[in-house]
Amino acid sequence: MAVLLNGLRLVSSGNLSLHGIKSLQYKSTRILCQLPCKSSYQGRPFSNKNMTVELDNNTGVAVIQMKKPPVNSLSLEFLTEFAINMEKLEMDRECRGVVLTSSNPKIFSAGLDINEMYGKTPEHSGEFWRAVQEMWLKLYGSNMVTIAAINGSSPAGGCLMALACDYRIMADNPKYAIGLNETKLGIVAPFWFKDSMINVIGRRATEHSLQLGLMYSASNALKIGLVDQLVAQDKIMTHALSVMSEWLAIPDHARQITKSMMRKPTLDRLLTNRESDIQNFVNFISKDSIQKSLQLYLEMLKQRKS
Ligand SMILES: CC/C=C\C/C=C\C/C=C\C=C\CC(=O)SCCNC(=O)CCNC(=O)[C@H](O)C(C)(C)COP(=O)(O)OP(=O)(O)OC[C@H]1O[C@@H](n2cnc3c(N)ncnc32)[C@H](O)[C@@H]1OP(=O)(O)O
Repeated sequence: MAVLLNGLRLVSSGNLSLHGIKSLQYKSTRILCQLPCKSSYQGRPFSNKNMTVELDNNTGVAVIQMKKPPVNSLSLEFLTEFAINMEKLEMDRECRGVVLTSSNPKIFSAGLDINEMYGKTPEHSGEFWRAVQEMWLKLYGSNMVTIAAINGSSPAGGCLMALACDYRIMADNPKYAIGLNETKLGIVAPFWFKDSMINVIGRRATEHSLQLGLMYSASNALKIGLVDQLVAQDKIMTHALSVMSEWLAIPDHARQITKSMMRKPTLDRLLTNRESDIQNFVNFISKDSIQKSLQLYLEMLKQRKS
């Protein structure tokens, strides 16, 4: 966690918290000293297998562009890479904001990689689910301003990533859809997916949305507040950067403490139930009936193509 206080930037390793400033300062200084020097990648794009990360030193804004073909599905490898990149940016003194987007012009992210949930051992499932949790904790708990530039469809886990950001801008294209569609696959969105959605669109709309596994067109997503703005596809990055500059005009410490105040109860709920959530996932996903649903869904996806 990093907080700007009286012009001094304090860094700690945790997510957003409401710790007293003194303990934050103590922790921060220690952890900062243990960190590797960040200037090694400042100002240069660093490319990983599944995403590129480019930090602009002048603005303090990093762009994470997901680029895992064909549809940015969130595999264990992808999620691990994402969490490492978020951690690096979080610890970087120069970085104050992140724009999350996709290199695929039609798909933001297809959500969790279904192959990671089908036919796998309980050990693998547990490891995968921990990585899903980590991605969300890093994004939802980030001290940086986070903006999702949703330049394509974004079902399930893709929608969760967008929900975890501070602001959502979607490309104005009637073909793109976004939502938590888990029930359509015969699975259940966990409580922290549900909480993330409630915090954005409210309880009633979330209940309706989750029970029916609704996917919303861009214009309907705007109507229910699932996204904040629609922008022409070719303007989405320029617009995201302009919105970012408005957010960065607010003093970091005031914005960060406010963000923490709003998000801490939701974060804590997962942090205190992390192991049982993993166990629930493993038990649920290992059931024959759930495996059957996933198998049928994977077959349906393949058939749709032919
Ligand atoms: C009591 C509760 C306790 C515990 C909680 C328990 C369980 C919770 C569990 C899980 C929560 C999961 C959240 C998720 O994210 S599940 C994933 C949901 N995602 C989807 O439904 C998206 C499905 N995909 C699509 O709709 C489309 O593919 C598309 C809109 C993203 C893209 O459409 P296109 O027409 O452009 O591309 P396609 O031809 O359809 O696909 C190309 C290629 O990609 C494969 N694919 C697509 N999506 C996924 C995916 N999510 N995972 C893996 N693979 C995917 C698709 O099969 C094609 O493959 P081939 O080229 O045919 O090999």
